[in-house]
Amino acid sequence: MTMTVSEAAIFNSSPAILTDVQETKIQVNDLNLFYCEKQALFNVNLDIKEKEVTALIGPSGCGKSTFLRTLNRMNDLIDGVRVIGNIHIDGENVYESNDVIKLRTKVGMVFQKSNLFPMSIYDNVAYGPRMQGIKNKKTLDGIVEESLRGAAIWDEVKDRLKSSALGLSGGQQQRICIARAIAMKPDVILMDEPTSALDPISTLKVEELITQMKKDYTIVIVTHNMQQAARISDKTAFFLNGEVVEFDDTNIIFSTPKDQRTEDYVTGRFG
Ligand SMILES: Nc1ncnc2c1ncn2[C@@H]1O[C@H](COP(=O)(O)OP(=O)(O)OP(=O)(O)O)[C@@H](O)[C@H]1O
Repeated sequence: MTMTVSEAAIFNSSPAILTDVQETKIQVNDLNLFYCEKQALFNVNLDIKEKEVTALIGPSGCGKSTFLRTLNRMNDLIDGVRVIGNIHIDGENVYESNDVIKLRTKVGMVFQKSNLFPMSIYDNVAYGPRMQGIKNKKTLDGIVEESLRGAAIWDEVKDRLKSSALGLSGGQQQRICIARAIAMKPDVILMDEPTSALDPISTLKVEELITQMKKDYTIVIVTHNMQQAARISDKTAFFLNGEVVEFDDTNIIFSTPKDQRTEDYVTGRFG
């Protein structure tokens, strides 16, 4: 098909067309999760596309973090959790695998608050690769630099790699956490409210970073910030009481949602 320049511009400016060509990275089918007797997720079905940003929104306690944690089996660490249903990543059933370490290498995670270790910037980023058995200094130097560049913080810290990571600002620490996730060479990065503790300028930097990162990674992010979801995500899932009420292109969720409850939430009528 030959397109004129203006047709190409229209094509390129339409995320709805572009996103439909992305491959499915994570397929979630009829997922239910119980904390002992209490059911927290109800029949969740989602198709998360490769190299897109998928935002999970919804009021407090609706199950966003619980759902996020099912994707790399972080809920396994909580007593009494029972998961029914299927999650396939690259076609592999996450809950049938015996190798949870491999899963968590492939599916990295960044938390709400920086959880850096009280050690140098370098050692924080090199920690995971060292745990994987990489000892060669040159190799580690390369991974640390590449990861810090990938997290858009290399220029800010390259002259102080041996200083404590805890001496950095909150926004910088959060980008070091992202570098630490990148150092494990994941395919997918899960982010649980990564900017909720940050000031507006640091938030913007992390948002810009997420937008850049989606060329290399599939990103799933929980956020309470509607503008953030609208700014950075391709797809949005609206959760309510443990169910996905609506899942669609972000521009549809925020402009012409199909469900009244979604509209009420995104326009600030509740939550
Ligand atoms: N470890 C746990 N044990 C028991 N119940 C839990 C546990 N973690 C979460 N829950 C419950 O599961 C439900 C979903 O919680 P979850 O933290 O996933 O919601 P959320 O949408 O991420 O909330 P928030 O936006 O406030 O972080 C809530 O009712 C919560 O109380």
